[in-house]
Amino acid sequence: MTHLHILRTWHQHGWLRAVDLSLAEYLLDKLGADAEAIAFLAALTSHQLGHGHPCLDLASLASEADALLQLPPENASFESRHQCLTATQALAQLPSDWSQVLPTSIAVNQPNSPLVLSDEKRLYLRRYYHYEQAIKQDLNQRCATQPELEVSQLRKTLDALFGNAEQLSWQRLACAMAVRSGFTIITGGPGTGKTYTVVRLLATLQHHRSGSKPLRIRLAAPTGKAAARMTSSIEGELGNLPEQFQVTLQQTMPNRQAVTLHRLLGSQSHSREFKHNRRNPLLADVVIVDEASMVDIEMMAALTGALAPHTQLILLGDKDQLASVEAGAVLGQLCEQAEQGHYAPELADWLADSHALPQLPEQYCDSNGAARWPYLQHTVMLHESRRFNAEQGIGKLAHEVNTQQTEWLVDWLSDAKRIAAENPDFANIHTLELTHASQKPLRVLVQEGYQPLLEVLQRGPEGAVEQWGEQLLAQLERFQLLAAVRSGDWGVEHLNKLITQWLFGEQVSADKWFVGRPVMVTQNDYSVDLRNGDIGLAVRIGPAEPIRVLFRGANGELRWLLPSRLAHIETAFAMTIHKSQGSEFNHTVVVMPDHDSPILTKELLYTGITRASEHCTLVFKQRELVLRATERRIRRSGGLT
Ligand SMILES: Nc1ncnc2c1ncn2[C@@H]1O[C@H](COP(=O)(O)OP(=O)(O)OP(=O)(O)O)[C@@H](O)[C@H]1O
Repeated sequence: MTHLHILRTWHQHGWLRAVDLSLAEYLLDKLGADAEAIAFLAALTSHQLGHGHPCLDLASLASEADALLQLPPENASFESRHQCLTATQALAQLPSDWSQVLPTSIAVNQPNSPLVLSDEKRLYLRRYYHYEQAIKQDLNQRCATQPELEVSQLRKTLDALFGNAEQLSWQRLACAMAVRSGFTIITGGPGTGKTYTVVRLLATLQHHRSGSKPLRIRLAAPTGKAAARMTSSIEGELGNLPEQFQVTLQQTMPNRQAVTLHRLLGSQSHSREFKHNRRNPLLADVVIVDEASMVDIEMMAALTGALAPHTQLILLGDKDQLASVEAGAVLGQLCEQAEQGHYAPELADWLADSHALPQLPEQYCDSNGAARWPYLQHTVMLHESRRFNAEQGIGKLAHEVNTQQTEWLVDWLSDAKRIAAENPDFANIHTLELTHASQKPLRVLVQEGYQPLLEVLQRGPEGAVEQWGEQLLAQLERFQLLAAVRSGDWGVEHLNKLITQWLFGEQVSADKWFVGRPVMVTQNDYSVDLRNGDIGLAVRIGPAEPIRVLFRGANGELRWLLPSRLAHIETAFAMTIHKSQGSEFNHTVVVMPDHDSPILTKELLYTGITRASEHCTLVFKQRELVLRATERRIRRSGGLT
């Protein structure tokens, strides 16, 4: 069987995208039949892009091809498994020296060749190699730049904002670090005080600017929803600042509205190019990006490329969450080892000497830090959650999953009710062990969860449409099912069908329009100014009115769109955990599938659990799968560090 045949069979069975196969066909056509190994590896590199990896990791390909490539995929049918070779079997049919032919091919590492081999370890499609190189260059330049700030009185400001410096405060350290260079990452789990820190950082930057003009600070996030959350969290936190700094920020930053990255950079319809780029950089002294774990490599390259050399970039996010669905876990790669600090001794001394902090404990210092972990010298991880206690409820569950400690989980999964009854600290985390997704306990949970939303819907606007719209959107954030997978009995598609029937009866179809249908936008649609991931609700303002879909606009306003204007949407009673990133729900129900798969990882579970602000329910058929997911980590391919 030729490798082209293998690729075609994979494509026929939905294991490989058309674009991956086309690349192989194109290369074979250009290079001739002897280039089959190259064409095959190019198709795999393209396939990896579809799985979020900007490159093909050749060492892992040789040692664990099936897991790396997810071939067979998680939802492969019995028939397709019978017809298709696995990745390992396909690879075994390549000549044994396949890794040696790469550097000699004219398709690799030549001017404008489609493929780039880096360090003999990673194979890229050229465009993605360039994104990575551009990000590295831009960040390195920014790391070496000192912001124009007058920092002689810094200690006084930090004392006023964070209290005195006798104890180690990571938040204070983050603020001190951000005045030192043009690039800073502040990472931490939910409620660790990223917004708290950033508001104090804004005050510090404006207070210590060297000129008399206010700094031009822009706030952005990858999705409309995340931007709206950033705006409201910053507004909320502003009120907790000492008055003098509140006044500073009110005067110097009258517009504190966060926008989407697309809007910040100026997206243009029908083009990958943004209005702001190297030739036309953004007019900003500081750019702060929230939920940066969701920023993919292409967008990050566009962002860093659109910043003027003096513009300071600050990324906020939770490195332990899932990365973007698009290729490139940029934040995760830049600061994967941030727990340990790895600070160079000179940096630790600077922090102590600048009177910002007491000496850092030994465990966070690393004499090789500057050479081995350059971006960690610009990174601070906030360790302590102020919202969740790591020993209680959601905080405990998230912590145990994130640190892959299964001992407590085994106990909790087998008897969550007893644990909650014995200790009220665990009363907000629940388990539902079912043999079928359609079972009554899940139905009851869903009906109770959606009851308040349905009541507001049925009541109607009663003459106050805007107020009603606000209530509906608030209710939509109260309860949400998150599924780990799309297909199968426990996947998003089936759950949406079930929930539609449970709430609205057998005659209502989940993919048609009906009042009460929550929908998610699945692709950016500039014609209606909606972004991938935006969530809306189908409503009727009055009996004679048509159905409209209620969304929150990019500036926080309510929008009532006719369904005919929405091209890419799907029902969202249940959504994938991937799609839920950047959102938070009072009660989050995480649904595990009934079979194991490489996509079930601790990052997936952690992201699902940390979407919950008050209650989290874990629904599963087999405890064993929850434990296996906790033990599995996402592999991040890429050469950023
Ligand atoms: N040092 C602190 N002292 C007192 N309160 C704090 C401190 N740090 C954070 N908080 C409070 O803890 C809560 C959570 O903080 P914050 O919203 O900044 O966290 P976050 O990391 O931005 O959360 P999320 O991941 O949800 O965006 C807020 O109410 C904030 O005011």
